[in-house]
Amino acid sequence: MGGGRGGASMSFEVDVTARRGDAVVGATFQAGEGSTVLFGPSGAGKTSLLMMIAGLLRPDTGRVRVSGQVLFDAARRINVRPEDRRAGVVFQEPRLFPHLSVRRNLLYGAASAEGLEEIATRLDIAHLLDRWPRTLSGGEARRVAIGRALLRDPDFLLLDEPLASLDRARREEAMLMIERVRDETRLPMLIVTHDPEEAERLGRQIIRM
Ligand SMILES: Nc1ncnc2c1ncn2[C@@H]1O[C@H](COP(=O)(O)OP(=O)(O)OP(=O)(O)O)[C@@H](O)[C@H]1O
Repeated sequence: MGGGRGGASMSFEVDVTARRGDAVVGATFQAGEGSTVLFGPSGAGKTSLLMMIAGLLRPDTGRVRVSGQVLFDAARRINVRPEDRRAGVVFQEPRLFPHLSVRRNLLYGAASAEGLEEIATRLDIAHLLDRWPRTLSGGEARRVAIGRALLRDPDFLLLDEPLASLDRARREEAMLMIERVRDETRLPMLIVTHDPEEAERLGRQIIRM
């Protein structure tokens, strides 16, 4: 393998395993530019894999590189701390802080307030900035979580089932929004889903687990 940088056009280069209870989960794949969908049945280890890439779960073996940069390498004892990986992570549950307004949730961990208006407009949440998380719909809360991830000025995005538990109309809306984020930011994106239609539409490349 050699040096620290991979092919310039590789976004994710992943080869990891981790023990989870009685199971061993992991995956080996390389993804090119654009968005990549991780597709697989419940329990396949998709969430665990995202956590390993984000640095929130330590793999037992293997390597993780994103855009050519080594984030984890068991053999070389490299394990970049999660806060230094510059990942924008959106979990299945939006995990907003209940005691902070939407605006302060968005700015949590942000480098600066610059970009707030633009991102809020792009995600159609500008009218929600002074609301409390408990007053948001599922789709709105998810858009806020995505906005928060973007405001951290991430190098890449990890989205865990961003459309789960939305009704049909909201799903279409959220799908369009993700496509827009994908096309406008051009950040490497890894999107977990177990919905074939969603996988087909959002992923330039589909990794089956
Ligand atoms: N904290 C844990 N302790 C023990 N086992 C775990 C833990 N978390 C996950 N597992 C197990 O690891 C495996 C992978 O779980 P994971 O959540 O990564 O799968 P998934 O593909 O994201 O599933 P889903 O689509 O249902 O969210 C499952 O067998 C699960 O039971």
